[in-house]
Amino acid sequence: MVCCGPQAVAGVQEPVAAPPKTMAPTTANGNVDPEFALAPHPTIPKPEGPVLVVILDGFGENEFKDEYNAVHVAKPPLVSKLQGVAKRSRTLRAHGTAVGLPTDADMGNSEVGHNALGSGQVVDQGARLVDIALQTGGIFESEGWKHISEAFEHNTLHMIGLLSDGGVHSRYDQVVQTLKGAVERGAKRVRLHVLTDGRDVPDGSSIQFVQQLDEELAALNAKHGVDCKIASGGGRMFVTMDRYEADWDIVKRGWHAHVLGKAPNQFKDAVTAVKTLRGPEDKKVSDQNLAPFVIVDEEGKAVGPVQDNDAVVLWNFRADRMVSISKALEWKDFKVFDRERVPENLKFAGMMQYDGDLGLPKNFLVPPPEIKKVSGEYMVKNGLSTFACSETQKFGHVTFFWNGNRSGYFDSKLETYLEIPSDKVQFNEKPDMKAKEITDAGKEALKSGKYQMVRINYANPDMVGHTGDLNATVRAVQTVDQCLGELLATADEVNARYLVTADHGNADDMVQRDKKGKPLMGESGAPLPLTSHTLAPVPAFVGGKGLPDSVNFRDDLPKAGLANITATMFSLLGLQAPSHYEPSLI
Ligand SMILES: O=C(O)[C@@H](CO)OP(=O)(O)O
Ligand SMILES: [Mn+2]
Ligand SMILES: [Mn+2]
Repeated sequence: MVCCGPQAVAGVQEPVAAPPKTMAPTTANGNVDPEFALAPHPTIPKPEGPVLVVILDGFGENEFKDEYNAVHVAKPPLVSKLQGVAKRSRTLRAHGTAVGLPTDADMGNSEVGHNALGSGQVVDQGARLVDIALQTGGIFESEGWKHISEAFEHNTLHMIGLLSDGGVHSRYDQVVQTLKGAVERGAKRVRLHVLTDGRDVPDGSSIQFVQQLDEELAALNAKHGVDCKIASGGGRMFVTMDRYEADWDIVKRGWHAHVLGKAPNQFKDAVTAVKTLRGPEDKKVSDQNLAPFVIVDEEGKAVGPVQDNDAVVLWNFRADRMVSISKALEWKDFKVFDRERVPENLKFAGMMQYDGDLGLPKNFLVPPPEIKKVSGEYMVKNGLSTFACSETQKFGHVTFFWNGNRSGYFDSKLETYLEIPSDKVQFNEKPDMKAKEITDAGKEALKSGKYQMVRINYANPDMVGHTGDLNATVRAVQTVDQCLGELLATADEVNARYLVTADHGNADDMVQRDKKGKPLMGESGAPLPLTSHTLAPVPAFVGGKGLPDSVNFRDDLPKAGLANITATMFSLLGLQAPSHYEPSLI
């Protein structure tokens, strides 16, 4: 168990130990800053015990209640019981415009979900901000663009990112528009380094995305007389896109393939690379986990290592899985692994700035969402203490995303962030993950009497759901249900009030379906697994011994979404939420 203190904020800390960081201290004389002071709730009294907030990551309430819905199959006894409590159970919208995404066809995800849960506000998220910047042309006027365009005439522009139309971390059409924008503005030589998905889109779809991109590049080369090629790649969960420093080897493989032009697998073209690395039909490697590869020329030389004076753009808009690779590309004194060769005078930019506190990367093409006055800041400025805990895979979700993509503490004296290290396995092999350890930590925090709020994220329904393994996901749901039961029992011992919800669906549908919802079968007759999140709403429950019987969900907010949770949390604390927050559900 990694404990407490700012040093525990993995993935967001310089490798060199930094002094504790306090982003927004309470006023020196101990009075509450009037701008942040919260009035007592008019009807709900202050609680005697703590408020427990639990996020069941990837636990949706899906309309398809059949053998492919792992939540339905698991029949979780506690959640089923909570669902039966009149006026204290409801669902919330967790996808599309309800969480700041471009359209209601966009599934929810952890970044936008936790941003909404922690900030009480619906703001335009990265996907939408990039759409707008491309529509207006603002992206091509940005300082970040000016920076990279210095390499257009005489050097190479490298573009690295997730290649799919999943819309969680990136979108194919945005990549193509950015690439065309570069060529139309003078880029002569472009190298693309593609990370295959199969997690936000069906497994196996990467071949089509790579084929489509190759065709796009051939057309651009013919039309403009330029030299654009795919240069390297690999599966997103094995190459480059690590998060929260869960496994730096993932980033190192990416550095080797994209920057150094070195990988154990070399191919003449990317379609052959993906087809070959997926392996034979009976033991296919999923797109998410493909080995790293580089594309080589007739002489066997890598076609696109990053050289001195080149430009690099990371095209993902979402932050968590771009922070580590950004550190490797930007930090001069980076020491986590031996980079072997560091290109000099690199013009590096992110699609967005991924960490505002670290100013990382320094250059970016589109300003990130502005998520201001989040609940964490109100908590500390009203002298309220918080314990937040998850395992590595979701640790930044309940801290960094919750706090509006801020990597430090608001006030380290009032906040404890505890990270339980995740296993380094594919999570269907260990579907219990670290739920037990998280539960123990949560129970201890509840009993300690030190915290007004205890905030927990259980990773299982999401992380196991992403493997597409139905049986393992059923087990994941059962584990979390049992752990939640233990946590709520302890909550009752200390007279707590609880709020249980989720950030988006995932485990609630494990099969691809046709437009009418009919499960799709593959050529072998087996169901085609769904590895992505879903569009399902998520459950919300309030209760606990400390909650007066008279406090129930309102019935006048049928369309409420995740952002309504934040004000609800303040209501449970006996406080009136800030007026710019979405209204409280109770
Ligand atoms: O694993 C991830 O990066 C995403 C899916 O792309 O999942 P989540 O939003 O739940 O973190
Ligand atoms: Mn999630
Ligand atoms: Mn997920």
